[in-house]
Amino acid sequence: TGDQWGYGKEDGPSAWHINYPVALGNRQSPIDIVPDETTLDRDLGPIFLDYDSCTSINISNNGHSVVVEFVDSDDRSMIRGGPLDNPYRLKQFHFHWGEKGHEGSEHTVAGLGYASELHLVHWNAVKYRSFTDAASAPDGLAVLGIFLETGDDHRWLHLITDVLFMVKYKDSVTDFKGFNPKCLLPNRLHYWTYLGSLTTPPLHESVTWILLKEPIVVSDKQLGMFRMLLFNGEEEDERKKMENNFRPPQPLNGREVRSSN
Ligand SMILES: NS(=O)(=O)c1nnc(N(Cc2cn(-c3ccccc3)nn2)Cc2cn([C@@H]3O[C@H](CO)[C@@H](O)[C@H](O)[C@H]3O)nn2)s1
Ligand SMILES: [Zn+2]
Repeated sequence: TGDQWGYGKEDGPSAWHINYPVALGNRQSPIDIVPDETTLDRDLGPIFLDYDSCTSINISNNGHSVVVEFVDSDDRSMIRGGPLDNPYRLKQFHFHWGEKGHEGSEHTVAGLGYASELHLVHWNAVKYRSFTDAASAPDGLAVLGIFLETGDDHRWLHLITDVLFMVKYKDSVTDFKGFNPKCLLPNRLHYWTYLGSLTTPPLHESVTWILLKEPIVVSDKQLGMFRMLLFNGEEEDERKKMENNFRPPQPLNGREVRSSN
């Protein structure tokens, strides 16, 4: 019962297909983006992010990542435009990262990884009644992916890293209100987009991926705060640092990756 998967040797990405056979499907994520092999699509319009700050609820450690949840019972925090036929509602965002000095993003660009990757998860509330219904539909989810590279301190990321000590252990949660994820966006919203999947079990092939080309910059120190989190719960003896919580790139299987201008 519950989540039996992880990122270790025994329960990691290479074993997920045992309990989640769709892991071997034909539209799995992440992928390696090869810019020269993407299709420039002039019909791809800009994306619009209408994020209203008073919809964040809490921040939690789900044993796989740190997650900020949003009110998704109304249309206050939405993504629209770009490849999307409907507006999609923001449900949560979370991060994937590596260990000190190594890569940690899920998508790679021309074979190169970034230090971390932020995912803002949205669902199609026009066509589906709930996230769970949307999560198993081919056009149910839209995930906005933002790469993080190391450099100077990010001026707003401290709002998240300052509270990570409150969610050190799996299944810990604390209030996190009034956070507007707009402060985590880069300057330009040029993007790549393709049809893929969730990158963690249940790996549903229900995601329209929108990956921003421009990374945001965070410091090594800020990223190091994420590695203070633990995969394990407070009651467990073994302490497992939360790091390398990323799935490696999956076969493209002939999928088209489109590029906005
Ligand atoms: N690397 S990424 O590609 O972006 C993501 N990878 N996984 C993500 N989530 C986890 C997830 C679970 N399910 C799912 C769908 C249908 C049946 C069972 C599980 N789909 N994705 C996103 C996510 C899901 N949730 C859970 O949604 C439930 C239904 O609303 C709710 O009861 C839980 O409390 C909440 O944890 N939260 N986030 S995203
Ligand atoms: Zn993710």
